[in-house]
Amino acid sequence: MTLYLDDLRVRHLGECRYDSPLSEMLTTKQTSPHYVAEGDRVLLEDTVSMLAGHDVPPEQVPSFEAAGPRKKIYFDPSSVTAGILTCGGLCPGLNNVIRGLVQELAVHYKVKRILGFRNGLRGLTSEHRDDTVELTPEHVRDIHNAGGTILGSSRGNQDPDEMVDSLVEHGVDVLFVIGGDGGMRAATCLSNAIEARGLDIAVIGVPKTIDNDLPFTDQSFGFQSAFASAMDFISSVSVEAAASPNGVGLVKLMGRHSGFIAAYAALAANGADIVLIPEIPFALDGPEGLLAYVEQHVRKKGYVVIVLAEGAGQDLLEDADLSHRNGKATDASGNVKLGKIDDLLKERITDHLTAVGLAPTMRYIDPSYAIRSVVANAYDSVYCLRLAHAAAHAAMAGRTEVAVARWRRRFVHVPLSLMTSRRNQVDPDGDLWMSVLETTCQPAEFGVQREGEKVPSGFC
Ligand SMILES: Nc1ncnc2c1ncn2[C@@H]1O[C@H](COP(=O)(O)OP(=O)(O)OP(=O)(O)O)[C@@H](O)[C@H]1O
Ligand SMILES: O=P(O)(O)OC[C@H]1O[C@](O)(CO)[C@@H](O)[C@@H]1O
Ligand SMILES: [Mg+2]
Repeated sequence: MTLYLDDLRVRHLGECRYDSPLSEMLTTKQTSPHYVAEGDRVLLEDTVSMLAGHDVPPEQVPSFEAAGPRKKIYFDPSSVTAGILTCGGLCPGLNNVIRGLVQELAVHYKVKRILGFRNGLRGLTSEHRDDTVELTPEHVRDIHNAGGTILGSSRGNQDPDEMVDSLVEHGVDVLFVIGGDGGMRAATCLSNAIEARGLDIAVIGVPKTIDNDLPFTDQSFGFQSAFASAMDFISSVSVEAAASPNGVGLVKLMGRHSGFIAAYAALAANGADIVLIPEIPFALDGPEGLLAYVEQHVRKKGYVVIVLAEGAGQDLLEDADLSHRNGKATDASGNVKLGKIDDLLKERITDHLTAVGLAPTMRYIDPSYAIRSVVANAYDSVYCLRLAHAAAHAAMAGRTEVAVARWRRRFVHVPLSLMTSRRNQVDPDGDLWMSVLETTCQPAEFGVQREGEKVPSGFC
């Protein structure tokens, strides 16, 4: 995907005419390794060869608008009503972002009112629109000490016009949507409906997902806390497998289309022998297949530890015509419900090892919800707070249809259209996967890789 500077420009509601309450703090600021001045921009790409590939002057090279406070802002803070909602699956740090937004908007911008909409987009439907929470610094003081979200979350599409009616009814000027890829699509949809009605409401996305599958962000918040939690389950299963005759330790982790949690948790635990992710198809049978490799491992080492991302090997379920395990159904938001690859693996590994005289002891853990309901760790807590600050500044400066993200360690504004333009996936040719192969010593492929299934390398 070739991107040009114009693809990275963000929408403004209008001219910034009000002095920011933070303007004094900004008078002497200029770009440094630790700060990007408001007129400066952050490069999309970061290697000499990539930059050399653009035959344009430096100011035309693709770059993001820097996030952060502006000297002049669009909204008069004393008349602003802000709205906040969280949608999609849980993710560590949701409460931290809510808390950061409320503190920044209330304490520094001194906005008129902050409303929390309950249970995701459902909170904007006519049926639920009056069930709001008044958010004050006092109300959110301790919420970062708990996992989940004090606002609740949900899946399921809602009518955009009905949702805009709710914003109008509550006099919302700036709306913060904390969500994953679906949430960013919903925010885009809301922005479009707002624009079509000529309304002056800013919509800012704060990207979240434990899957880390959103593009144009170094890592999404909560991801680190989630994989740290997953690491403990890999360690447990390794201890169990090692202590059992022909032990097979199997941990299934979340990750619908992207295997980041599996890859990072396996690296962190540093005890996995095999990591299986959606991005890299594998064969079960044959001399190069997974089963032969598992057997070889059990024979040599006495046990094997496998980390499995839930979205891995979905094609095997289809090939085996296991339609009862691959319902092809979708959830309320339209996300495909995955087949149970863990069941297939348990069955096939047990059958294979038994047939070769190595009847296994299967030790299986599925910690799915346990890893995403944890409290944000120290790193994510800081990250969430800084994203919240960036989001508050973007909204007050009248940016809209934009997400705040950390890109190459700088905080930037990413147009929502880009956030939903592709999926961040583990690149089989990238250095993350290379580290996994170096650590596990597993082969690059189990069986022959099918043509056309290799994910294209990209920006992430
Ligand atoms: N194309 C779309 N247009 C409007 N709304 C959408 C769209 N896609 C998703 N949504 C809505 O956005 C909300 C969040 O989507 P979803 O349930 O897929 O979770 P998510 O934000 O992707 O988070 P995660 O993947 O981390 O669980 C849901 O209410 C969903 O209906
Ligand atoms: O909350 P639900 O609907 O069970 O969704 C689970 C899915 O949500 C995620 O945690 C985030 O999208 C996925 O990893 C997982 O497949
Ligand atoms: Mg999603």
